[in-house]
Amino acid sequence: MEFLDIRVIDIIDIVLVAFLLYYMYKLVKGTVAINIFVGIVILYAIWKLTELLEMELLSTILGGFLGVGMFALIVVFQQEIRKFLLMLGSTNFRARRKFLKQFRLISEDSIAVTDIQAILNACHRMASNHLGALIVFRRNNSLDFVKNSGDQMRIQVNQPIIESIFYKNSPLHDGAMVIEDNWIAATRVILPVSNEKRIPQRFGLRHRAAIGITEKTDAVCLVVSEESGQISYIKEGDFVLYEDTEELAHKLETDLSF
Ligand SMILES: Nc1ncnc2c1ncn2[C@@H]1O[C@H](COP(=O)(O)OP(=O)(O)OP(=O)(O)O)[C@@H](O)[C@H]1O
Repeated sequence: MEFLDIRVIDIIDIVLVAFLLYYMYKLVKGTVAINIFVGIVILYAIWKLTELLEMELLSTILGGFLGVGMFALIVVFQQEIRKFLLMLGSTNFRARRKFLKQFRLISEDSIAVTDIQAILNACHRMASNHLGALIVFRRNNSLDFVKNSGDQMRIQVNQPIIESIFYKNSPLHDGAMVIEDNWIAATRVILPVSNEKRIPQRFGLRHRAAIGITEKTDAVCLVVSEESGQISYIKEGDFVLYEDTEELAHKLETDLSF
């Protein structure tokens, strides 16, 4: 039977579609786009069913709608498509750099391991003094599009420098700090603010900006609240819960080392 004649390439085809659907679902999960995504999947399933049952009229109408709908989808999912392409284009950036380092094509110190302890010590000191701070850690995706809004620099991460940057009267304290590998790469950076309705009212713009950048890129953020002195860890547009400093350090280490 021709129907059961499955080739290896068919299996690869199915696996790739499954991956594509999974990543699309991951991108839209938690946003309003998930409802649109589910709606489209249902519509597509009905269309295929009408085709199978040879319901000519309905399948022509649905087929035509889904055809034109492609353009509407590009507009509706503009943010998600952008994020997906960004993810695709910069995946395994670190792995590629490590690979190049082996052949000494890029310098050793340019991918030094982030001094997480120094950053967390600075955060704890700032938290106990009720000094607000917002630190963004670059992972795979480039943060150049936000770095341009602030002052670009290249200072090796160290505790007193981080504290003095976020010190209230410092000219650099406003906005976010971007950290790449073990370098403070920018300060006074303005981040995209999240419009997510689920964020509790008590969190203001600093937290919304951290959520915003982690929604749009794979960066992770540490936020020190000026008001409560609480340190929040934010990843993929959400607060990551942790028990104590060791657990936070471990999570950061894991997230920055892939
Ligand atoms: N879009 C943004 N990008 C980067 N930093 C921002 C942005 N918006 C606000 N901030 C920073 O957050 C500070 C204001 O924080 P706000 O009090 O609104 O936030 P919050 O989440 O309530 O934090 P806190 O608990 O520290 O008060 C600003 O002074 C600025 O430094």
